[in-house]
Formats: sequence, structure tokens, C-alpha cells
Amino acid sequence: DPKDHLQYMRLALDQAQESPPKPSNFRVGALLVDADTGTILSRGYTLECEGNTHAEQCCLLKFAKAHDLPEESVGEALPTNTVIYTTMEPCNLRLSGNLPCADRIIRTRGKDGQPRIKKVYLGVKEPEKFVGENEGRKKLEENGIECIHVPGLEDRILSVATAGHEQ
Ligand SMILES: Nc1nc(=O)c(N)c(NC[C@H](O)[C@H](O)[C@H](O)COP(=O)(O)O)[nH]1
Ligand SMILES: [Zn+2]
Repeated sequence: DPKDHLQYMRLALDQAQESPPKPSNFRVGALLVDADTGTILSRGYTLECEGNTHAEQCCLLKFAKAHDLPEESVGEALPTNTVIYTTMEPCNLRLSGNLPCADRIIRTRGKDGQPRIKKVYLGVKEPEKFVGENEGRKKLEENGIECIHVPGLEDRILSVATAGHEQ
């Protein structure tokens, strides 16, 4: 139900507000949700976890830690119908050279080899400030993961995302 998507996206935006402002990235928030039950499995925001971490990455890392798994094996503990809400579309290239979130989302497979994250709900496309056009959505969809824009919070998401940039 669109109303529910907007509610989850609002919670993701609440996460983004926790992120320390920096000129070299965007302040993003994300939520991992079990789509069958509506349960929020994990929340995260940019730089929440140690190192130069992204919101989606923190969601996966925290859930993995809660299940004594390394992030790359998080799929083993995720429900089969998991979705992620992120205020900004997952990255496919990072200036830092760290593994992009699109790849982290694609690799969340169960022991059966099936992807656990089935859909990505996003608040905005990534502004072409750091890496030109974001190819994350294309890569996700090429890997069978549906990307759905949740309209309504774009202005707020972008003003939070760029709060650390010289205006
Ligand atoms: N979806 C998303 N979630 C985040 O948590 C975040 N910070 C970005 N930001 C995308 C932007 O393209 C990268 O932040 C820059 O490319 C700098 O790269 P690093 O973040 O330093 O690896 N995008
Ligand atoms: Zn990312």
C-alpha cells in the first residue's frame, strides 16, 4: 500500500537526519524490512558504522552482526522476502573505491543461492555531484531486483542529503 511505503521512507529519512554532515558524500538513511510481515529488520544511516560506510551498508552490517555473520553472508539470515527502503538510490561507484551498495544488495543470497532482497524502494535518484549518472538501479534490475521510486519526500530528502555541502 503506497501509504505504508511512504511511512517506511519517512523512517528512513529520520535515519538520514542522524548522519554527520560531510562535503564529500550524501546523508542517507535506510531500512531493511521483511515484506511478508512488515517487520523492520534493521535501520542505518551514512557513517553510522565505523569507517566510510553508507546507509544501506550499515543496515546489512548491523543485521549481520546481530546474527554473528560477516556482512557478505548476511543473506543467510535474511527472510526470503526482504526489501530495502533507502532515501537515495544505492550507489554503483564510490569515490572512495569501497564496494558499492548495489553489489552488497545483489550478493545477499541465501544458502539456496536465491537473492533475499527482492525490491529496493528509493526516495530520490542520486544527484550527479560525485560520480555522474548513478548506474545502481540498472545493475540492480539486471540482477532481478526491482527498484521502485516512492514519491513525496524528495525535497526533504535532498536537503538532508546535502546538508554538509557548502551551499
Ligand atoms: N545511496 C547512498 N547511500 C549513502 O549512504 C551515501 N553516502 C551515498 N553517497 C553516494 C556518493 O556517490 C558517494 O558518497 C561519493 O561517491 C563518495 O564516495 P564515498 O561515500 O566516500 O565512498 N549514496
Ligand atoms: Zn552506497
